[in-house]
Amino acid sequence: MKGSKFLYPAVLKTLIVPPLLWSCILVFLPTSIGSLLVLRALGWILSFPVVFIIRSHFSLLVSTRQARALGATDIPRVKGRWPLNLDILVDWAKSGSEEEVGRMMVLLGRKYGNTYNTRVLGEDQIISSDPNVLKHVLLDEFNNFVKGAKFKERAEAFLGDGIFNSDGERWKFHRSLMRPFFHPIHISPKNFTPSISSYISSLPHANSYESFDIQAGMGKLALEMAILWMTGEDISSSSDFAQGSSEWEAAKSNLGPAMTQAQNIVGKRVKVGTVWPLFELFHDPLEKPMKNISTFFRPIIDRAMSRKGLREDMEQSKQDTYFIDRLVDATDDRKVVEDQLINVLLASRDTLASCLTFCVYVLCLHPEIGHKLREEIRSVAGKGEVAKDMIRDLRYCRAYINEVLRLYPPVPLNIRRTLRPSLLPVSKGQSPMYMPGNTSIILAFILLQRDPLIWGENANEFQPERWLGEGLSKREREGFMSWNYGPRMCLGQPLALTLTHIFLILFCRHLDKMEEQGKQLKFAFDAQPEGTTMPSTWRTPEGSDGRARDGKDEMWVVADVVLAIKGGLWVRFDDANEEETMQ
Ligand code: HEM
Repeated sequence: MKGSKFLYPAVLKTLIVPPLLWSCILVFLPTSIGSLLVLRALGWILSFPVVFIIRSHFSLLVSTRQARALGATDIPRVKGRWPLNLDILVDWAKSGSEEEVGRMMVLLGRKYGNTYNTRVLGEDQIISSDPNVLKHVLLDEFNNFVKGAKFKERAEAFLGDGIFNSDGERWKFHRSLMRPFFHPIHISPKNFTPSISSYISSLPHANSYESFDIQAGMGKLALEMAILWMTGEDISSSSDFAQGSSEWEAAKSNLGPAMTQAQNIVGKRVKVGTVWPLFELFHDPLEKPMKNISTFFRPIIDRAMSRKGLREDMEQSKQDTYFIDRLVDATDDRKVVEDQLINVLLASRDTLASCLTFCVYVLCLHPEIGHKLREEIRSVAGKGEVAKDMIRDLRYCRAYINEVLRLYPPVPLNIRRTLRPSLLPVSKGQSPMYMPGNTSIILAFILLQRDPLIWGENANEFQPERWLGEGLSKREREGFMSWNYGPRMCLGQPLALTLTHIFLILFCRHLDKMEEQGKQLKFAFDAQPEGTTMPSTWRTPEGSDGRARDGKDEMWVVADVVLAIKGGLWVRFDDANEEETMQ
């Protein structure tokens, strides 16, 4: 049975051992008491919570003793209102939305410091936004903090044995195979301008007042650009090689939703935990989306396999080499090639879409900063084909993108699991904190990157200038982890940055054209789907209570797997002089 590796031991521990223990106790009870049916039944029922609580207290005791033996302290434990911190679980479940979880993290952080243990239902769950702890996890003790076998098992049917889903030697193999191809020499801006230009020209024209959802548009664009970079296929136009295959055309148009569906299923398994296989006893929810994804990639892999021989001719090899070509050079195993393509698509699509969405969001939120950005783009990259040296000279633009990534990191939280116990660093002069083996830690990049102790009192302000001039201090540099940190840092950074620059250049040129016609890009609050407008009480530092960048945001930012705007980012080209009306 799938998922049995962790499910069977868990069932044994929680459902079989307690009644077994109770049966053993019954043997020693006098027969007169032991034969009482009510007592036997009551003991049987109570055996589950009693064994659970004893086990939980015992593990706590062991952990505290080990900490003392190593001269360390326990990680501060959250004291919930209910036994086993059940209230925290209920609050998380009740909130039903990840932005509430984010707020809870802020509030708990204020009370317990920037590293704490929520320990719900007797299971340690560490959360940290301390830069030293994050560096320790992602760099200093890299080999001890892994993605882990549990994650691998839950994501296997989706990600197979890809870079995202592996640790240790297997991960090293994937990383060294892929790294050369992520080098900037393999990124040519002119390959991507047609897709971006075609998106921009599809936007409503100046006098239509039609609202449109930037977030949805960016999702589609990011998917197109990732496929283009990986395989050379332009999925925005009809393909020559699979024309006539309606099955492939259907798989192509459903690729984005199929990826999202597969990601959600894995996300649900992670949330449900060890018992996830019990929810999938009679059906495999991944079957349909995975069939769609495989149908899409099959002819593309066939084509790469067939040109493999041809590329021995050097001319051909220079012209036609894409990421997929490097993969088929390295292996004849189609499954391995497909796994890698899916992994890179997962890594690139939503993150890039999130980054582009928030770049546009800030243009609407802070028009005065937008003007500065457009001024630089006008003077450095005002017209002509976008080229690499143009991008290199856009210093304010790079600072703008960095500041977007600081305040709105596309991956707001990361997670790792210990193989062995670890001593987490704390400030000088204090004892380290003891983290047991086989325990998860959530790395809260979004809190780290908004922390006033690192970024100063204006941490929540959008200020590209902090990246210019002298640049960041060492403390700030170590407090920026949007690309992850250490050996597992994002491989796609050069590509993502190039694409974001190209997008901003072309988009700002379009904004200039619109301005000539008296139009400005503005939030379309009225178009936001029902229930997704940010509550008006969050518009002040007091009312926001740790949310909405202390009341500076105007859209409801949600931190699911990637950072997004609830209901989409709805905007329109409106009269430049009209005041926006808030909902
Ligand atoms: C703004 C956009 C992006 C951001 C903020 C971002 C951020 C990240 C982060 C935080 C990780 C670490 C994930 C983890 O530890 O589980 C990561 C890994 C990765 N990213 Fe990106 N990413 C972006 C775009 C891209 C793109 C466009 C590609 C590929 C074309 C890409 C390829 C990868 C790969 C292959 C990994 C796995 C690295 C490894 O495990 O060794 N990323 N990225």
